Amino acid sequence: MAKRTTKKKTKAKPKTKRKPISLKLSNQQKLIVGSLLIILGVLLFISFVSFLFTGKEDQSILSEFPSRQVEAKNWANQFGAKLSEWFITKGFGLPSFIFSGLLFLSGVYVTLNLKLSKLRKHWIWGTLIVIWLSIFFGFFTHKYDILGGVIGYEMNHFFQDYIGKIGTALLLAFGLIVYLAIRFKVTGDTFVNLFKNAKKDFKDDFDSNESNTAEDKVVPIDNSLSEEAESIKSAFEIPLDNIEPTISKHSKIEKDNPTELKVEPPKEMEVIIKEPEVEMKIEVTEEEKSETDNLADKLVEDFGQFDPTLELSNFQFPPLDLLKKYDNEGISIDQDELEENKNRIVETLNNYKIGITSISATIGPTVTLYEIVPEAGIRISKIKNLEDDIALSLSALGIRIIAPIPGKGTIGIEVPNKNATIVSMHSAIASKKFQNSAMQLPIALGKTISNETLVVDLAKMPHLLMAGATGQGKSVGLNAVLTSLLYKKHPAEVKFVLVDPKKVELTLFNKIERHYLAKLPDSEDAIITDNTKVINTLNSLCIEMDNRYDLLKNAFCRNIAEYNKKFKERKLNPNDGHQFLPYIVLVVDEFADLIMTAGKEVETPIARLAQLARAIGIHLIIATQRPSVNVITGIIKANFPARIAFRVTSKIDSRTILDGSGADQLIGRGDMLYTQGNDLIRIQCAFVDTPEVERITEFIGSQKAYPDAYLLPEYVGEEGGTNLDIDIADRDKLFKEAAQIIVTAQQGSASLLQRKLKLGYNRAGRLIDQLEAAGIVGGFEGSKARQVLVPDLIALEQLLENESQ
Ligand SMILES: Nc1ncnc2c1ncn2[C@@H]1O[C@H](COP(=O)(O)OP(=O)(O)OP(=O)(O)O)[C@@H](O)[C@H]1O
Repeated sequence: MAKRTTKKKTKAKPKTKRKPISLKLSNQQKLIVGSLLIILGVLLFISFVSFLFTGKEDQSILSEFPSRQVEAKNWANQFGAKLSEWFITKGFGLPSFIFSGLLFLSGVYVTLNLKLSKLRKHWIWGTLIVIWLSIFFGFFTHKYDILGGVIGYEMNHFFQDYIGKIGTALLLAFGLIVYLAIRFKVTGDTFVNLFKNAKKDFKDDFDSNESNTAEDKVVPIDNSLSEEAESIKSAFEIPLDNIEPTISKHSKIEKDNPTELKVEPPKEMEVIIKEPEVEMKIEVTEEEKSETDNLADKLVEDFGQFDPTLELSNFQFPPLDLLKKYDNEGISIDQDELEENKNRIVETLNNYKIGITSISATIGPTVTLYEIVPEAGIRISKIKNLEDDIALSLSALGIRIIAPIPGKGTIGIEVPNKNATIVSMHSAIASKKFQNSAMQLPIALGKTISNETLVVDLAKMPHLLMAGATGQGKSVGLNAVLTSLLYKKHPAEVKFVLVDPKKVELTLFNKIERHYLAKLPDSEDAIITDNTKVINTLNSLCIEMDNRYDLLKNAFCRNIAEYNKKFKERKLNPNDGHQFLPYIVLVVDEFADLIMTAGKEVETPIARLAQLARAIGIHLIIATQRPSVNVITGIIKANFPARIAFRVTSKIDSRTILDGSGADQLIGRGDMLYTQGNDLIRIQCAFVDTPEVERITEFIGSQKAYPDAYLLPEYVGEEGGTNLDIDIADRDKLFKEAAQIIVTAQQGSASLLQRKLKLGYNRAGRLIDQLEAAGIVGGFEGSKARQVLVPDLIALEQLLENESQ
């Protein structure tokens, strides 16, 4: 057992990811390669320049290369003479100078770490220019010479043989046009404007010349407005003679029909303001990008965006046919049933002197909603009070009256259908709403009363509380939530922490441990069934939360979505600990059990996570059978605005979950009420059976997985140990209270303390150790309770007093 001393939190080491082999150069290597290129460029340039003067002299000795006895006149000796011969004489002629420039430029680009894609462009265009110039020069020469080189001369001949001299000249002109159009975006308009400007300049020059020569000429002031100004002026002028008939027309309408107020602005009064056509130039200056942004852009350009799914790039999402289709899925309308229910509702209300003006029905999968509009003057509370009477007259369970339906102004009466239909998970997952949803964590909950699939975003909830009596559909609901996420999210994007004190409900998910589950580093099973481990896991999640907040803070992001986006755009350096963060969904199947055994030790981290974890992508789903106030405490309720209530047995339970009644009137088998803080929506939960879940987990489990489950940070908790705390100052605050309980009961057991003081196992164990050190209880005796060494409370009081002296 780990040594119990001081509380110690260990931060998770950022996981080291294996780096892909890269051909990228380090900065030092770049400097070396870059400077070599620059030197080569300079050397080539010197050789070429020198060749212009010494080329002829070196001609005779070219054949003797490479001999050490021979000395060339070229400033770069044999090397320069030979290279110049290749490039200029036998190559492209004088345009070859461009190559020396390109080499030099390449060196600069590599050394300064500039965008290589731009350099590539320079090389392509540079080479094209060299070829064009070489042919161009070749056009004018009639022998091999250094103007166009052998290539220029030969290519000219080649073209002239086929298309003649004129054809070659036109081809060169065409090449030039293509270059100008692509490189400098020159268009036909450019030439027209060029021509116009030239004409205007010429005219201006001519006019100013004229006015300068006639200095004494008086310039007349032009009183007449320009054409444009005239049109604006006339637009503002309202023709007065048009207004009178309009007014009289309106007064006539008022006389004829005083209630009808139809205001229509007279057409004649429309004022059209014409904006003078002024050409506005808006200069858009590009915002200076930071250095990291530039680097990120470059990385994205070179390698594309970071893909978190790359490690399991062949992962296949489970196909739809793993889910079962049901025969009785479609809604069948039983006209007789509808008519019968309608008549009974109208009759019952009539018996209580409640008249209605209209009634309509919406048939859902489990219940039908009858919407009634009562006659004027009828009190809504009167109808609400008749809930039981209507249920009696319809002889049906699960009638719920919604008075009034929010936003509709009608009163709703929900009556269960005689034959409920199953909403299959298949239909929910296959629905367009789910398939096309762009939510972060989409969940297909089931179908509403109007038969629409309800898809909600867990990331927006941001936590979910699920309650309902046993056998009403909680486990199915949890499976529906998990299945939805499995159908939509890649293993790299979401991880589950599953807590299953019942030990049977979530075991199927073991198969996807290395794909989707998260666990503590030292634990064997990813699914947590042991309550002591839950405490460690929750605390570990709190550490993960703190770590994530640090990462977000350093990345200047407000939430996980922003952070992951930045990471994908390679704006965050993995060497600084940054990594792609998957969403973490914590599912606790039986929360009541946990609170009963571990009390505050569970409630505190849960409340902390619920309050703070939404922004960093940790979401909680908590299910409980016992929705009593000591399980769903105020602090938990306050942080779980999204709630699902399956059928419960009492109004009080319903109130605990939903802050109102309703859950007690449900009919079970997946019939549920969902709220995200405001309205209650009645939903038939999508049904997913155990064999379906098994098929899905098997399908995923059989695919290539990560080497291990997602590891949560290590948490060294307050383990119960064997070392005794001798120091009185280090004693637990509840020490005295615990001693009194033990002495009163004369039973030295940790579980007694757990029950009486509502403590977790660890703390109770530690208290027992302290009691042992103080001589109040005896030593550890295996499965038997420890012996209590103090006979009564008076003796205890004395013992404690003596101790403190
Ligand atoms: N959405 C649903 N549609 C149809 N039938 C359902 C639905 N949900 C549950 N049922 C039926 O109710 C039974 C009990 O459901 P479930 O096991 O989910 O209950 P539970 O609330 O988890 O119970 P417990 O708390 O005892 O585990 C299921 O076996 C199934 O027959």
